[in-house]
Amino acid sequence: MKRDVWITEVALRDGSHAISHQFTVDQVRKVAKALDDADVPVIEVSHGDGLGGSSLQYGLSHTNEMDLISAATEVVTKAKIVVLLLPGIGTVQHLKEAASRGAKVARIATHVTEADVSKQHISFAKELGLEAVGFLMMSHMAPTEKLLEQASLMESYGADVVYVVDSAGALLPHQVKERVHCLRNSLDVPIGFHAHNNLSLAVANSLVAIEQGATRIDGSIRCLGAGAGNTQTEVLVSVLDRLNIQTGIDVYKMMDVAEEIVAPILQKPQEITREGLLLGYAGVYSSFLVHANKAAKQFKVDAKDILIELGKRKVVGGQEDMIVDIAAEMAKKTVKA
Ligand SMILES: CC[C@H](O)CC(=O)C(=O)O
Ligand SMILES: [Mn+2]
Repeated sequence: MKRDVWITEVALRDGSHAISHQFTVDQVRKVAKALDDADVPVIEVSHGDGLGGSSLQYGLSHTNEMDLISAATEVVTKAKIVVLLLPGIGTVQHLKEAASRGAKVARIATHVTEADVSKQHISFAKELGLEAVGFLMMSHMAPTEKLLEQASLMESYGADVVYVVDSAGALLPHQVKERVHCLRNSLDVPIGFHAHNNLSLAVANSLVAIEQGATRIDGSIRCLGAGAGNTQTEVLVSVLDRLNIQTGIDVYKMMDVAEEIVAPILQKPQEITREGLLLGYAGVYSSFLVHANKAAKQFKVDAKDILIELGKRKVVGGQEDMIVDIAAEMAKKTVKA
């Protein structure tokens, strides 16, 4: 099958944030099977924060992610199952078990300036015979030269693909253009792009990335991803089809999967709420949205103010405890006033 662009469907991983990590085996089976039937080539399954993410800090999973990975690998006949791992959260043991459950690709994610911590995990993934993907999160926080330096490190560790990851959905089209163009012209490996739709730019930014030579693009069906969701897969696939760019995915089947199988899983429709928009505007990690809403309720403060403060302090993934600290500080100030 000819594919100009390889789509990775991330709803069963990034979407885990949106539903507080409550995926069940039955849901994963149904979604993975339907995506496979629609010829989606790569499907990501893990806790939202990657392997080993199930914890009080990041949110406890309803079902052990390894069982979710098995559920997906058992029902697909063509698609590859991919897992995400953040060094420091997930370990090489998690990677080993995911591979034994049938995962074929490991995406090793680090903050955009910390690629050096991915070396061990990229090498180990390769030893296990997995495809290794370097995933540079919060790419808006580093200038293009820094991003290139970090992407080159991942390539030197053996990454087969390197992704520009717009975790906060904060990148503007010209910034995506500059970043992907630079990486495409400097690295030998394929370049990927992962967007969040907080500024309603995910499809447009993904098109810009493709124009600049990215050939691996992430999407989440029905926008089931953190924050306002990712590039909505069925929309992107339809637009690419109109542009005669082959994804190999069946457009009509994807529309049906979104409507009939994924929409009922959503706890509420994925839309750009005020807080979702703030993530993109203030450059805050999309997965912080649910935590900020929860802390706002607990401390009776405004989630909007928590997100603005997180943006000012440039808080990055792994610092979820800061969300509660900030909410508590705000509540204290309110009491004093
Ligand atoms: C917490 C991991 C994060 O959700 C990975 C990701 O998808 C991103 O940075 O956008
Ligand atoms: Mn994401």
